[in-house]
Amino acid sequence: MAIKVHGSPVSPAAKRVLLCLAEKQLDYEFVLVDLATGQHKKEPFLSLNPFGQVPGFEDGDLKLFESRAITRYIAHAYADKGTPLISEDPKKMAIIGVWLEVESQRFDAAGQKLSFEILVKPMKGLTTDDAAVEQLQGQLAAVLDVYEARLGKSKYLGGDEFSLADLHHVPIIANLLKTKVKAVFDARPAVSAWAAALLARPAWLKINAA
Ligand SMILES: N[C@@H](CCC(=O)N[C@@H](CS)C(=O)NCC(=O)O)C(=O)O
Repeated sequence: MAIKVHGSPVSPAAKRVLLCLAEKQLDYEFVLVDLATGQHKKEPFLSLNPFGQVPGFEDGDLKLFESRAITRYIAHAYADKGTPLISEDPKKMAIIGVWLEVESQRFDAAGQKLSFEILVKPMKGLTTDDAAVEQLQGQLAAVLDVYEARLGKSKYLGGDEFSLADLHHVPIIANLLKTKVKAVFDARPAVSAWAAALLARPAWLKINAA
């Protein structure tokens, strides 16, 4: 099989790549990287990602890391397969590009840290920093206020079609909706409906059933 994803089933970044492959209806091999034993900090994984973080990705002789760079590659290389996640129209693609940046620079900046504080730390036996959670919830709420206005005008962030910009949010939204941060989403009707639609996508249900 040409495509290999090296990751952990608990990693939101790895799930971002798996979701993209599922949307594209592509077959792949999942290579488990055991984070508990630090496999990601040793060879051979470090040859795939010298920063020692999952996911790593291979498509034939192409080796990549950084989940968002991987999904962009998949969306371009397999543009004719499954769900179209990008647009050939330069203006439409520019708008999708804006929301791709917003996700990584603003949404993830708060969302990923919140997910770590509230979900990951307790699993590792570490203490959640309540002051940090409070501050991050405020930061996320300000981002979601902008999303609420945007989603009042278009069905998805990048336009009226689901795109890579929406897809990149899914794993962190899934984590946050299992926590008290769900209230921040519930307070915003358009955001809440958008998040529910993302989590109901057959591709997301498929990778979570696997
Ligand atoms: N920006 C990276 C983030 C990757 C990342 O944070 N991976 C986490 C799991 S979601 C990881 O490997 N954590 C273990 C560590 O950093 O030691 C991406 O999107 O691929």
